[in-house]
Amino acid sequence: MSNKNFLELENIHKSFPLGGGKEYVAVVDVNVKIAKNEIISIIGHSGCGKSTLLNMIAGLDAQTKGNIILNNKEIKGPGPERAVVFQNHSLLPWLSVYENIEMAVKKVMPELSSSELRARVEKFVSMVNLDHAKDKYPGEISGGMKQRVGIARALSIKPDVLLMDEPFGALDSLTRANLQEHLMRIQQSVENTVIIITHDIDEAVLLSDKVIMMTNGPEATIGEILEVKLDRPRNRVELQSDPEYIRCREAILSFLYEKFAKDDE
Ligand SMILES: Nc1ncnc2c1ncn2[C@@H]1O[C@H](COP(=O)(O)OP(=O)(O)OP(=O)(O)O)[C@@H](O)[C@H]1O
Repeated sequence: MSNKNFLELENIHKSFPLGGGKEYVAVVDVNVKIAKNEIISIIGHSGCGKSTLLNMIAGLDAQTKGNIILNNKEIKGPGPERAVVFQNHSLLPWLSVYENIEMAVKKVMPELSSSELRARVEKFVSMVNLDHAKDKYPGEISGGMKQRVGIARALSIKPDVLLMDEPFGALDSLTRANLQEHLMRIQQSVENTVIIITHDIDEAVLLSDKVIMMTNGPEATIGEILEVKLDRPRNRVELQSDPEYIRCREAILSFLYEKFAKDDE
């Protein structure tokens, strides 16, 4: 396997049964090859099948037709090599920040000694700058902090692929910017493949190596794949006047609001 074909989606179709013998054909003919360590965004209007695709890669739902191959193995269900972060963090409220991460590490790496376990949990607590809050409970921290715990927990199990379904969608714009910075910094040190669903054009360009743009459903598919040729680390302020940044933004705007405009949003 070359690193370029680390994750392959081949002829993916997904339909949902609607009762009465009818079905809703959500996505068709999705073909894409994703390289190791790439950051990919999926963008498209509401209902175009973004979460459906992500859930199939996560192994939480099965495609109707086609294959999803990760590192030469077909995906047939969930596995620890893929971690998911959802919009609404799914932390256990009765466990502290530290314990939420510890539980995930214990489950996936039962062979660790207690000192190795502690070192690993502390490393990921620090990675998202939450040392000061490690003994707090989810009810005692802000939404942005909860989402940072969710990211730390996902990364602590050393997934090959981090799947994020609108991870910053519920946050205010300053907190969102702060988390985007965290994600970019962490990804440079952790080096895994990241697939992130977003509705935010600036977020897609800032974070991604490639942006997958979906056509509208039913029978949605990949319309275009945009390559973002911006060096890293990226600085959001400097990017505003960068011709490549402006080109990418315009390409996505034109795709979403001219080629595949949708009036019911
Ligand atoms: N279990 C289901 N049964 C029937 N239809 C479904 C089911 N799950 C999803 N769909 C339909 O499939 C389409 C794609 O849904 P999906 O949630 O993947 O879209 P999305 O692009 O993630 O949307 P949004 O941006 O609003 O979150 C939608 O029309 C949705 O109604």
